[in-house]
Amino acid sequence: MAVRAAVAGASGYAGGELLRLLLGHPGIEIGTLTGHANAGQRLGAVQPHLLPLADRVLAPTTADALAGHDVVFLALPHGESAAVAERLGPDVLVVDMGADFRLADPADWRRFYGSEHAGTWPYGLPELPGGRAALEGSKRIAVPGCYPTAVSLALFPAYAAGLVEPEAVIVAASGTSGAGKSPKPHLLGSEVMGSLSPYGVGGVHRHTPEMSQSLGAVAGEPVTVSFTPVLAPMPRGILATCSARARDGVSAEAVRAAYEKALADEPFARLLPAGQWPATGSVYGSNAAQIQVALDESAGRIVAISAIDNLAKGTAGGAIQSMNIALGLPEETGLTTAGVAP
Ligand SMILES: NC(=O)C1=CN([C@@H]2O[C@H](COP(=O)(O)OP(=O)(O)OC[C@H]3O[C@@H](n4cnc5c(N)ncnc54)[C@H](OP(=O)(O)O)[C@@H]3O)[C@@H](O)[C@H]2O)C=CC1
Ligand SMILES: CC(=O)N[C@@H](CCC(=O)OP(=O)(O)O)C(=O)O
Repeated sequence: MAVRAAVAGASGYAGGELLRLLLGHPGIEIGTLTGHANAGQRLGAVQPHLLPLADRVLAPTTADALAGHDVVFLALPHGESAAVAERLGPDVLVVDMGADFRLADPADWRRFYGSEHAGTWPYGLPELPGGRAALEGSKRIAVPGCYPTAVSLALFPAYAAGLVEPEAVIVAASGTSGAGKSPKPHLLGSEVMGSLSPYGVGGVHRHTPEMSQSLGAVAGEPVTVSFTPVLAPMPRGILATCSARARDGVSAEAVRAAYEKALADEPFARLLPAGQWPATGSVYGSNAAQIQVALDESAGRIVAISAIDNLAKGTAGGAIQSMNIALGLPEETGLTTAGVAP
């Protein structure tokens, strides 16, 4: 019997990508769709690329509208998920694509989000050590942020093998859809086109504690992260360049072997053949994370680079992958590593 899924925030970028992927998922029947300012509109008016659902009408985002489903996806702004989630019963699988339940430390939440912490749910990054076990049978999933997905996948093999010191320097470029659909002056076409610009510089981006949390759990000790995001003139994609100081005596062969071991059986996190480097154009629309690593011997640092589609593996695809595990479905159901190119 099909699993009935509702999507809150169906008028947004993350909700729209989720629906595109759910339409290709053989085990899912798409139920209620909700919006906020767009409630009452036809989905086709705000997501014209989702033709199979064009005549669905967006309901207001309330727990009552979302009741009666097996799975509820929340693709809402930060801080909006908790009030809805607490009114959905314990038997409903709730998958939050926002940040509300990702962080374990309430102090981190207050510092970076400036409000009261709602709680902590199992983290939806199955590739991390113990990641799948945490999701199996779970009724609550916190889908990671898009940058933390790219960064954690690039660096966890190095920390799992004890190859690097507990500090990482990360510069990651993102496409503009990462910022959502609502209008923002710095996202005007005339500001973004033909220009790369950093933002959230100096340790203030809210994804920094999430990266430290994931890498620290793998390393078994706190990991300091210096993270600089960069806005790139493209609609989708993240390219994360991550480096960490290599421990004494670490060789290029040991680095390669650690990454091959950690990623050997991963359906979506793929280590590229030596010499080939990830590119956002190669993962457009796909659930793949492409990863490559090198040892910079003169600087004494490991450099790991990953590319993901922020809307696919970075949120909607990652959400479906974790949902599949929680429901006991084959993990790859409805997902693909085939991208759209050129
Ligand atoms: N974009 C990305 O790459 C990623 C996004 N995410 C997360 O997914 C969530 C949605 O992001 P995204 O789709 O990009 O954002 P959008 O701005 O594109 O969409 C936001 C959605 O939330 C609805 N909404 C807006 N305000 C409220 C409110 N006060 N109460 C209830 N619903 C509201 C909007 O409805 P309406 O338009 O009808 O007003 C819309 O459906 C966020 O938490 C984001 O952090 C996570 C990883 C990656
Ligand atoms: C380009 C851009 O602005 N990106 C967003 C990341 C959005 C995202 O994935 O993260 P959350 O789910 O935590 O919102 C940002 O830097 O805030």
